[in-house]
Parts: sequence; structure tokens; C-alpha cells
Amino acid sequence: MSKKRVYEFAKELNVESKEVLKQAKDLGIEYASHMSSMTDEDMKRVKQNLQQPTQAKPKQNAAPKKEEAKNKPQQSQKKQSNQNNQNQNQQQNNKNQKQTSSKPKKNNSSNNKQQTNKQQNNKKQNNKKQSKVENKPKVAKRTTNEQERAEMRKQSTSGRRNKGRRFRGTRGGPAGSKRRQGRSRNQEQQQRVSQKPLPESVEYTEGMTIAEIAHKLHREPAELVKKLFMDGVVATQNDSLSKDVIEVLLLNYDVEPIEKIEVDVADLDTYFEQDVDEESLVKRAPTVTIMGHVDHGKTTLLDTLRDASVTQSEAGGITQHIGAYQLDVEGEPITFLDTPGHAAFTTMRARGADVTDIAIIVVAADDGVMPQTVEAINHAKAADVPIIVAVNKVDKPEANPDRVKQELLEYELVPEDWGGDTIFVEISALFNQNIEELLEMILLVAEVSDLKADPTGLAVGSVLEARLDRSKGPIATLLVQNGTLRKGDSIVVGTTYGRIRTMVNDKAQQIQEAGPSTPVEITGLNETPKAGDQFVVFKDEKTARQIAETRSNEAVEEQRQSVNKVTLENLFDSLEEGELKEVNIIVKGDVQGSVEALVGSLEKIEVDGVRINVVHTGVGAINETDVTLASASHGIIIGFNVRPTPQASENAKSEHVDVRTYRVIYDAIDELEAAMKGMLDPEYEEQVTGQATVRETYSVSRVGTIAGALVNNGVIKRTSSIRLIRNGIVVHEGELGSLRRFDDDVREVQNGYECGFTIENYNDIKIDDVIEAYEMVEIER
Ligand SMILES: Nc1nc2c(ncn2[C@@H]2O[C@H](COP(=O)(O)OP(=O)(O)OP(=O)(O)O)[C@@H](O)[C@H]2O)c(=O)[nH]1
Repeated sequence: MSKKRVYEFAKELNVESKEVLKQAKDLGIEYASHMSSMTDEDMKRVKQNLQQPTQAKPKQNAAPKKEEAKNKPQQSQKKQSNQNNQNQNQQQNNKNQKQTSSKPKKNNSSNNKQQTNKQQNNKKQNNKKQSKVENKPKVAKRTTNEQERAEMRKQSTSGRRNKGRRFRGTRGGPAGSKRRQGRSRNQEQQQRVSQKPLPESVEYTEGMTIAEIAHKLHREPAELVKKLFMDGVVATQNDSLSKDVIEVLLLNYDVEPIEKIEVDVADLDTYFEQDVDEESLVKRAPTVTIMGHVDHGKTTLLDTLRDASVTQSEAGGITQHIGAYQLDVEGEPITFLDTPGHAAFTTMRARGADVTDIAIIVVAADDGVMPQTVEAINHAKAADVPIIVAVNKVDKPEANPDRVKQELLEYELVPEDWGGDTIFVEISALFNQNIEELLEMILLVAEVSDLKADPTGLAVGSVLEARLDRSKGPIATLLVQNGTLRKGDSIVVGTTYGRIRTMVNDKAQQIQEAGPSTPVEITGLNETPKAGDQFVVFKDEKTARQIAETRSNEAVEEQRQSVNKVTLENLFDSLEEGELKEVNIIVKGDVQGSVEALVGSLEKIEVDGVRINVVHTGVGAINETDVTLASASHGIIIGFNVRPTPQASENAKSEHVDVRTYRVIYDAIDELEAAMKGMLDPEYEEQVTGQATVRETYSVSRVGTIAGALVNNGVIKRTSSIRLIRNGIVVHEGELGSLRRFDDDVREVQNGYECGFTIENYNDIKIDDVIEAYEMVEIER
């Protein structure tokens, strides 16, 4: 059933809103205001009533809205008023969405996505603004309820001081009030003569101030303040107004309110959903992902296809692995994503990248449908991507393609020759059989899908792969999805940005520009993005940097709010709160033996029924996979004699994964045990206090070696720990046995003074040895 607001309906009938309200009231229908929604039935009834000659009245242009406001019917039921307001909001939202999505869009799915995104944006903005408005003195809420307003007006005129303080009308008594009213009416009339005409409509954003709206209406803010006051809303000209108040205010002036949807420039999705100019659309290559069960031949198929691509390239051309490649089938290009497996596919999708147009599900004819085949089908279906089934390994004597077809019926994949609409191609990826037919089928599905893009304009797309290269810096493989990417372009990728310094295609050729569906590898970014990140080209580097910085800050904030990872510090708290019964750890070490020893010892730690669960062990540096695993399993990484790679360190930092490295197994055990007991010692940092050089040594029986030394740097303290250094090599670490000046025991000896000392349980002190005194100072974690 279609609904209209009172004012829209009035406009349609060319009568005033108040006339409609009046007629409705006569018919027993109560509306809160011009913004109330009318049902079809009500509109019919009101229209009939209005069309009776005595009642119909032409609409006047300069509507005396003040009276209208006065005559506004009061609500009999508070509940109904609220209901109506909800309807109003709902309808305005719908209207706004219609306004923003009226132009033709790429396709249905993007349409839907756009609508949802817009709705989300709307919601986001409304939420943001809501909080802003809520800080204001209840202005917005009060006006949403007509009955409350009326109630307040009543209170103000009855002169109840304690409640009516906001209403100036209570102060001067009836006579004064009348005088003022008379005066202001005159002023209003004078103003009206000299005022600019009102605009037909005003574009507003929620949270605008009275002064801003007054400016748009070419009216004095004081006039608006007064109008609102008459409606029971007390606000000053610098107060922000809620959407409802703004709408009522504008309608009081008979000005159409149009809400302006503010676009979040940092939301990259919006750049993917730009309105398209149908005329600029051209056919683009399909992007294909190959999925299937382990060992069914995904990699072999990708290799066979890539070989074909190499053969096509110029003699001597080398195909480099950039995460995707393009094949030319009789002049029709096809882009293959070079990362087999649905995990990659889903990760990309989870990050917002919908890059796949067609999914090829590889099923080995000798093995049939297996668990990952089903998973792959489900992932493709969830992404609404057309499926082509490649029945592989048909060269094998035990191959049974019909069994595969039979098994796939259960998943609604019915071959064409069995009356369905799924394309099945029987191939041998290893022996290059029927590959051409597979390619033709891909082109056929692509044609049916009518894949198009607009190569004009700035490029948008997704990251297929990214890595950090020691000499070149961050390298990313991008898939252009719309527009044309050019060398030198300023680009935002995920939360990073840069200018495209170099751009190569899958044939390792330097290129200047890349159109839709083209995979390219670029350098020039400031940081390494993640696979699945979206990219958008901006007209200048400054804008790109600003947007990337905003996105980066937003991402950090989001993460801060959502991530609550386990660290050694909060481990005990988590255990206390009953969140953890198992502590997940990942152990990496320099050699297998030490990893096993460490794991063995860690597993023996017993703390009140809490168990250590080793999720993964390995030899070598702590890498990104370890961090991903720790992040996913809320685990802690323990490294023994190994360090994290730079990328792993970065990821650990961003994903809040606790990485602990040790050089002594017992330290690792002690620290983990202490953390589990909530007794983690504070962390200390070494601070060298001073140095002294040995000038003489004396051997004294029962005392040992006494060294005579000169303090030549800082201070040597009796309580300090020391290191004995000979020719730059630490020969002993320990404590002082005694520290003296002449015959006196002293607490410390300053720079430039001589002293005598012994080292506890150590006598091998030689002339020219240096003792370095240091203290362990507690640092904040
Ligand atoms: N006979 C025959 N063997 C094949 C064919 N395709 C792949 N193979 C073999 O099957 C095995 C697995 O192939 P892969 O391409 O590695 O399979 P995959 O699906 O990529 O496996 P994962 O990467 O482990 O998921 C290899 O030994 C291939 O040589 C084929 O068409 N015929």
C-alpha cells in the first residue's frame, strides 16, 4: 500500500495542508502534523470530502503558516503520535534512498549492495548525529511529540514557574505578553515586506543550527527561534536541531525539506557505487577463480592455462607470478586469479572484494565429490557467482565422470544434458585435454553475465596479493575493476596510499595504463596492503593521503574497540573471568630439539586446572602465518632464539598478538607460569651506571683478588651488578663482593676517583680489565 505525507497529498490536490488536516479531522482521522503519513484509504476519503464544492479551496501561495501551526490538531493519544513520527522517519528515509539511487546502476547486485550500503551509511550518519543532538537540551525529543508540546504550552501559559522557566511567556503576565505579541506581529509584518522570498525547498543535514537554516530561508534567526518557541521548542540560534524539528520548521514556512545525504569520503565502497553512464560501458574480461578439493588438480589446471598464456606472449617473454594472469582466447581475454582454494576466495570476499565473476569447481573424476568440493560450491553460491564444473583427470582409467555428475545433483548442479543448466566440461588438466572447450564455456557464461565496465575515469579495484620487497618496498597485485589505472596515479589502497611508481602486467612488461579486469603489479605504496583491500584512485596525492590517514585512524579505532586479544599481561585476568580454560600458544624455535624441549616443559605447567594448548610449533623465524594463527586462536607466540620477520612484527602489532621471545627456556616457562598465576614480574631494563678500569691487582689469602681501579665514567655502586670486560669481551657477569675507598667500605664511588673492589666468587681480574656497573630498572609494560 502506498503512503503519502499530508503535505505531499495537499500539494497534489493543490490545497493547503491544514485543509487536509481539517478534513481528516472531520472524518475522525487524527494526524500529528503535515509530516504524518496517510494511507490510501484515508487519502480517498479525504479527497472525496474535499471535492464537495463547498469544502474545496484552492491553495494560496503565501500560506499563513503561523495560523496553521496554531491550528495543528492535538493528538489524542501519545502512542499514536509516536507511531506517526516513526512512520515519518521511515518514509523520509525511503525518499532519500530513492533520491540517491535514481540513476541507472551497474547491475542488480550492485544496486542491492548500494542500497544496503546507503542504508548503512544513513544509519551510521544518523547514529553519529543522533549523539550530537542528544547532547542538546532535549530539543529534538520534545518536538517529536506533539502532545508533549501542547502540554508544555499549556504549562507555560498557566504560569507554573518551576516548570515553565524556559518559556518567556510566563514572565510578563497576560498583558505584557499581549503587548509583546502585538509589537512582534508588527515587526514581522514590516520584515515580511523587506524580506527576500522564501526558497521552494531547502537542503538540510541533521544537526544544522537555527542560524544556518535561517540563512537558507533568508530570514532572521530570531524569527525562527520565535517560531520554534511557539511550537514549544526552546532553542537558541546556535543550537543544533534534529531532523524532525528542522522538517517541521521548514514546513511551517511551506518550504519543502530535502535531506542531504553526506557522503563519507573515506568509505571506499562509495567509489565503487558511483552512478554509471550506460553509454561509457564496454565489455570487460571475466575474472575466474578455480576452486575444488585438495589434489583434484587446481594447480595443474592453473599451470596448464598459464603455460598457454606464456606461449601466447612474445617470444622470450617471461610470465611472472603476480597473483593473476590473462589469457587471450581468439581475441577475448579471460583473467584467472592465480590463487587456488576457496580460503583465498572467501578471505577476499570477507574484506569486501567481489572480484570473481565465474567459479570453476574442479572435481577429480576418479575421486568424486569431496568435503572441500562442497565447501567450494557453497562459497561460490554464497557469493552468487556462476559455477562451471571441470570434471578433471578423465584420462585416468578409473575416471567416472557420470558419478561426479550424479553426486553433484545433490547440490543443485544439474548438467545441461541431464536437463539442468550447469555447464560441465570433462578435462584432463595434466594432459591438456578439452581445455579449449573449458575456455569457450567460460566465455559463454561471461557473455550471458553481460560483464561490463566503464574504462573512463579514475580506477577502482581490489588487491589480489601484496608483499614487502627489501629493495622495492611494498608490492601489490591489483585487479582493476572499473576505470583505468595509470602510472603516476595517486591511490588509496586499504589504509595505505601512494603514487604508482612502476606498473607491470602478468607478462612482466612495463605498462602505462590498465583498464577493467586487468591484473597489474605496482610499486609506490607507503605500506603493504592486504589481499582483498579495495583501492581507489584520487586526483591528487594530498587527497589520497588524507583519506588513507582517516581510514587508518578509523581502522585502529575499530580494532581497539573490537579486539580483546590475550597477552601475558591480561592472561590472568582472562582466566579469572573464566574466559579461558586453555591457553593457546604457538612455539617457534631455532632448532627442532629446542622446540620440543620447550613444548615439553610448557605442557607440564600446572595452574589450577588451566591447560596449555600448543596449537602450532615450527622451526625458523616467527612469520605472518604464525601471527594469523595466533590471532585467530587468541593465542600467544613464544619464540626461542628466533625473532619475528618485519612483516610478522607489523601484523602482530596491528592484530594485537603477543609475541614473546626468549633466549633461555626456563625464562619462557617461568614467565608463562607467572602470567597464568597472575604473578608476572614487572619488566626491567638494564641501565649502565658507570665504568672503572683496573690499574692494579692484589691477591689476598682468604679474600681473593682485590682490584685497584679508577672510575672513568659515571658511578660504581656497591649494590650494582657488574660485567667484567676484557678486550671488549664479557668474561664474567656477577656482583661486587666489596667496594672501598682506602680502608673504608663505601656505597658508591664517583667518576674520577680511585677505588678498590672484589668480585663475588671471582678472582680472575687482570690489569686493564674494565668493570661495567649496571642496574635493572623497572619499565612500564
Ligand atoms: N592423471 C591426471 N593427473 C592429474 C590431472 N590433474 C592433476 N593431476 C595430478 O593430481 C595431483 C594433484 O594435482 P594438483 O594440481 O596439485 O591438485 P590441487 O587441487 O592443486 O591440490 P592442492 O594444491 O593440494 O589443493 C598431481 O599429482 C597432478 O599431477 C589430470 O588431469 N590427470
